[in-house]
Amino acid sequence: MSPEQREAASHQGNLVVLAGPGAGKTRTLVARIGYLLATVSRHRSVAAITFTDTAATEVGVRLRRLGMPGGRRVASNTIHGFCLRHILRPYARFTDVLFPDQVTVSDDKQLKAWWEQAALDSRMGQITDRDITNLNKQRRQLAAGEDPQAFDPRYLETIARFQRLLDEHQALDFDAMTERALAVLRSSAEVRRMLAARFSHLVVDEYQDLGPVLHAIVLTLLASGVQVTAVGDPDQMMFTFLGADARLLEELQQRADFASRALSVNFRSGARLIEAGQRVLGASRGYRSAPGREELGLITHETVDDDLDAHAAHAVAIAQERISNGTAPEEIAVLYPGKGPLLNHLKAELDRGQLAYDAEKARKIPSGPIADFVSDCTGRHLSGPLPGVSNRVAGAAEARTIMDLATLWHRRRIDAGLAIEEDTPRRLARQLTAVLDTAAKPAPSDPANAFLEGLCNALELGALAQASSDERDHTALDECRAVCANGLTLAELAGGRAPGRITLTTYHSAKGREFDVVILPGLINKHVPYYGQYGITEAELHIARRNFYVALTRARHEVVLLTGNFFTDAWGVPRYTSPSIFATDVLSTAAPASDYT
Ligand SMILES: Nc1ncnc2c1ncn2[C@@H]1O[C@H](COP(=O)(O)OP(=O)(O)OP(=O)(O)O)[C@@H](O)[C@H]1O
Repeated sequence: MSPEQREAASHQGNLVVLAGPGAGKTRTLVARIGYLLATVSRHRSVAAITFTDTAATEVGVRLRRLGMPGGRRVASNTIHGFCLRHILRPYARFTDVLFPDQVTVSDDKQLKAWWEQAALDSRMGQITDRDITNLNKQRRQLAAGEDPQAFDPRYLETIARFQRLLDEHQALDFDAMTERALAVLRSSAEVRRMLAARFSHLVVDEYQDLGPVLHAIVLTLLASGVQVTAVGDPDQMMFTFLGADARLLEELQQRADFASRALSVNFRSGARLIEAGQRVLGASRGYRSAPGREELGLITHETVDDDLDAHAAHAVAIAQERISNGTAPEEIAVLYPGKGPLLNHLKAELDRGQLAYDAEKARKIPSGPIADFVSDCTGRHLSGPLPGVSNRVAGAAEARTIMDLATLWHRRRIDAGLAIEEDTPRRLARQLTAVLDTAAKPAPSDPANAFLEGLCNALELGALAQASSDERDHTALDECRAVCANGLTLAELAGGRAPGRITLTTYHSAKGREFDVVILPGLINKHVPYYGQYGITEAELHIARRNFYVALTRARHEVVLLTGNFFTDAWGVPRYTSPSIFATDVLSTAAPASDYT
C-alpha cells in the first residue's frame, strides 16, 4: 500500500476519503476494515456498505486474503442488504414501521403498474418511465426529511398512494427498504443503541452516489456513537437522476468531527492520461501516476471529416490495428455516450469487420442472490483450487474459496427452509468440490451451457430458486439458461469479460472498470455533450462532463479521441458544429487550473 493509502486505512476516528480514478479505493477500504477490526474490541463489528453485491462480496474475499476473515464481525452489504439484515428483520417488529415477515421484493413490471395506478388515482394522468424515475427521486428526498411544502402536491399524492399500494399488497421495493430502515432508526432510541453497541464503525463506499436516505441513516447512526468512514469521488458522481448529490459528502467533510484524506496517486493510468482527466474537469486535483511508472500513456487524436458512420468505421479499424499489434481484444473498449445513431453504426461496422464484441445488455447475466451464487461458483470452477493465484478472469471479481461458497449456499438453504439436518458447510463443501474441481481444466472461453446444467442438477438450484424470498431468483436460472444458450462463455458467467471480445458500452456503464485502450468516437459538439431540443442546461453540461471524465479515466495506456465537425442526429437532421469541447479540453496544452477543492 502507498503511504497515503496506509494513512487513510489507519486513521483514528471519522473520516472522508476522497479517492480519484484508479486510486485503489477497494484496497484502501479493505485495509481500513482490517485495521478497525484489529483495533476495536472483538465483541464489536464493522459494517461495510458498497454500491453493488459484487463489491460487497469482494470486500469479504479480500479480507480473507489479508488473513483477516472477520466472520461475523464484518457485515458487508449493499445499502439494501444492510437495511434488511441489520435493521428491518431484527428490529422493525419493535416499532410501528410496517415490515412483512415474508419479504418479497416486487419486480419492476409490478411496481410500474402500481405507479401508473397511483398516478391515475391522484389525477396525475398517464406517466412515463422518466416520470417514475422522477417520482422515486422525490420520494427519496421526502424520506430523507425534505420539507413536503417544496413539492408539487400531485407528486406528493401519487407517492403516498403508491406507498399505500405497497402496504396493501404486503410488498416492498428497494426504496421502501431504505425508507423504512430510516423510519425504524428514527422512531426508536433503543434500536439505535443496540446498533451502536454492535457496530463500532460504518464504512461506506461510493458515497457520492448513494443518495439522501443513506446519508440520513449515516447521520442517525453517527449521532448514536457509530464512527463513520465515507469513501467517494464527487467527480465521478453518475446517479444524479436518482437523487445522488455531491453535497452530502461535502457536508461530512466540513464537520468538525471528521478528518479528510485524499488519495492522489492513480495506479491505473500513465501521467499524460491523468493530466488529460484533470483538464476535462477544468481543475487540478493534484493526481499523479504511480511512483516509478515511466510510461506516460498515449493520447491519440484523429479528425474524421464525415458523419457518424465514418467515426464508427474508424473506431473499428483502430481496434483491429491495436489487436494486430498485440493488445488482447478484451482489453479494448469502444465507449459511446448513449443510444442513438453512433451505436447503430458501431454495431454494423463491428459485424462487417467480424470483430467479436460484447454490447451492453446483450448476453447479460441476471442479478440477484442465486445468479450471483452461480457466478461465484463459475469463478471458482475457472480459478481452480488456488483462487487468486491462477487464472484471474479479466473484469471478474476475485474467486471465492469452496468454504465461502459452501457457507453461502448453506445460508441460502436455511433462508429458503430447505436445509436438512445433515447439511453442514463442510458436507456441502465436499459436494461443491465434486462439481467445481473437475479433472479436465476448464478454459475461460469454453461455453457455459453444460457447466450451468451440471451445477443446477448437482446442487438442486431450481428448488432453491423457487423457494427464495427474492423474486429475482424465481426467474434467474431460466434467464441464465437463455443467455448460455446464446453462446455465453464460462468467463462471462463468472461475471468477467469474454476472452477475444472487445467491449462496447456507454460512458455510464464503464464506471469502475479499466481497459488498456479506450476508443472514444463521435466527439462532436452537440453529440458529446448531447444537446436536446432546447439546448443544454448548465446542470446537464456538468453531468455530461462527469460522464466523459469517467470514460476517459478507464484507460491504462491509451485513449483514442475521434473528433469531427458534422453529424446526422437521430431525427435525420444534419448538424454542422465543431469538435467536442471535452476533446478540445483534453487536447489543449494549458495546464489545468490549480484549485484543489
Ligand atoms: N498500492 C497500490 N500499488 C499498486 N497497485 C495498486 C495499488 N492500489 C491500487 N492498485 C491498482 O490500481 C488499479 C486501480 O485500482 P481500483 O480499481 O481499486 O481503483 P478505484 O479507486 O476503484 O478507481 P475508479 O474510481 O476509477 O474505479 C487496480 O488495478 C489496482 O490493483
